[in-house]
Amino acid sequence: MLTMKDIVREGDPVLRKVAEEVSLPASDSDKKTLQDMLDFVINSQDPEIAEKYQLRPGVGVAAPQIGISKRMFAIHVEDENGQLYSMGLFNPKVVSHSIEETHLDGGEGCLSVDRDIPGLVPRYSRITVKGTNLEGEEVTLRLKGLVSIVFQHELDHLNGIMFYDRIEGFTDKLKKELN
Ligand SMILES: O=CN(O)C[C@@H](CC1CCCC1)C(=O)N1NCCC[C@H]1C(=O)Nc1ccccn1
Ligand code: NI
Repeated sequence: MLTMKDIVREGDPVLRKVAEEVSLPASDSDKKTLQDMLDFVINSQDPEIAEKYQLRPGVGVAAPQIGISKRMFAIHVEDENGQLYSMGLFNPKVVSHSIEETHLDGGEGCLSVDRDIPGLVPRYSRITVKGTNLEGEEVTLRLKGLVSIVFQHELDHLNGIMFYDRIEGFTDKLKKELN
């Protein structure tokens, strides 16, 4: 099973690479890896297992975070309406998104970042995502709210983007207003 020792921390170049597409149909090895990632996220939210194995609770994890530069991630999150999204996805991509933006009020964190970084992270309010799930089916998901934010955070990991890259510093905002 995956534990925190398998989680790569910021500074490791793998977190800044653009991950490679997974060749489909997925190999048994890639399927096992993605299943292990989904199990890790689910375990991290179970108080007993998280306590026993010292897991930091997470709602998602992307393959680069375990040192694998492949385009796949797992999420396990209940959205505002109590809808549970629990899946692994190969080669996810945003096919359309709203102009409107949103953010998590408390900002974001990351299992690969062992420090608190203040600031709001702008995300699209709504996105339509296509990908291939662990059963090998191509899925199209129309997402909004928390689960949409989670997907965008994970998708960024596949492109070497960290959440704090998107925090607009006050000076940037000031510069924009002055120009
Ligand atoms: O790439 C994947 N990661 O780095 C794990 C991250 C992914 C989330 C960060 C913001 C959107 C996706 C993660 O889950 N966390 N980050 C560290 C702190 C704890 C935890 C978290 O934000 N939990 C949470 C958030 C909202 C509602 C419920 N729980
Ligand atoms: Ni992260």
